[in-house]
Amino acid sequence: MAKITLDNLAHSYLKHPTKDDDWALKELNHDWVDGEAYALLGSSGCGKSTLLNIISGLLQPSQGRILFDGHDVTHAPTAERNIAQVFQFPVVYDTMSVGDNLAFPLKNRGADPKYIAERVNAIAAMIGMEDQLKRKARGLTADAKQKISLGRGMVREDVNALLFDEPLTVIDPHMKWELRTQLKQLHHDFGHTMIYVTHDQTEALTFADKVVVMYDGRVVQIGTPQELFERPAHTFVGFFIGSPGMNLFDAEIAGTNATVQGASVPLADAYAPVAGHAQIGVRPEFVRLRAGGEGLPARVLRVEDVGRHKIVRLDVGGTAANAILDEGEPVPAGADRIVFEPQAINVYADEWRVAPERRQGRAA
Ligand SMILES: Nc1ncnc2c1ncn2[C@@H]1O[C@H](COP(=O)(O)OP(=O)(O)OP(=O)(O)O)[C@@H](O)[C@H]1O
Repeated sequence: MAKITLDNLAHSYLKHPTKDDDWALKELNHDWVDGEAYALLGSSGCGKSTLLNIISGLLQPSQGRILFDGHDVTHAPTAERNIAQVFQFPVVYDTMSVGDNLAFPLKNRGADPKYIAERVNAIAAMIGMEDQLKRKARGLTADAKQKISLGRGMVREDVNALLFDEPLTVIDPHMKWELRTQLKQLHHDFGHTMIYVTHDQTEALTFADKVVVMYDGRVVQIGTPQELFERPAHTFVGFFIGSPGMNLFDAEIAGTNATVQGASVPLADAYAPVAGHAQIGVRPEFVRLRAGGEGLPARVLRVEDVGRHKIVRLDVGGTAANAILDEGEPVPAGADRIVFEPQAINVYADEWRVAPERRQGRAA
């Protein structure tokens, strides 16, 4: 396994990029720590595949370097990078048996037959195809073929990194959960450096130690699932992660107080004057409904029962917002105000989170 360093990396598909928008991948410096499992998360077109293809060597970056354990591989072809890749759609050899497909990367490197047999059996068990090792791949469903692709990607233990590009797209929903769990277990057992591209937050949050969130060609936050939930560094992270995402309200910030639509919202910490477009962000889980009294005037539009909790859709002075209530928690009769848990409020200036100037009553 290897540490992967991105050094001033950037990419444009244009020959002569002039403006910010011309860059599919904006300048990025980052170390992918040896042995960690990362998810690369973002909506379609944000640059995930561009970054993954640069790491794998399918694409030469317009700017910057890529290092594996400090060794510059920017211009090294894919074959020399010693990585395993699994793509969105299956890549299998139809005329070979399932077992030979799985064994292929090991045979190619002249591994010992006994080791190959052991490894193929272990991987086949993982993807639930132990009883199909002898059958030809031709005629198998796309789902089964993709499981073979995943298995073949994971069969070698000595790769620098394992790269997955939306590998579960064609997999049946209930098998998706199982394979994701298996991948996580595999990471736990072997400690591969893994990078897993997805636009699905559930996939990212259940698979990864660290999630790298991309937006418009830029990495906007790298953090644990908990950090992304509690302290979204950019409003996009707040919106994209969570279901529904974080509520945002235009605000004026002064010390430990935010003023939203003329109402006072207490903050847990003190903030320096905010330059630019100031907003507060609060996740629906930390919005409470009240009838009268303190709080921000709000109108309940509808209540959606989604199993273990309820989503209350709100209109807050023309801004759409949401609250999440536990299954058994009633919407108070005559609810016309919302209040927030001060600790759960984040402050943003021009979309980026602002760190408090001073923590109130706790260690900084
Ligand atoms: N070969 C190419 N030539 C020109 N532009 C490209 C090329 N490949 C991607 N792009 C553009 O670069 C940007 C980033 O695309 P990229 O495929 O990396 O995004 P993505 O996040 O992987 O999206 P998706 O999930 O849809 O694959 C997009 O604006 C896309 O249109």
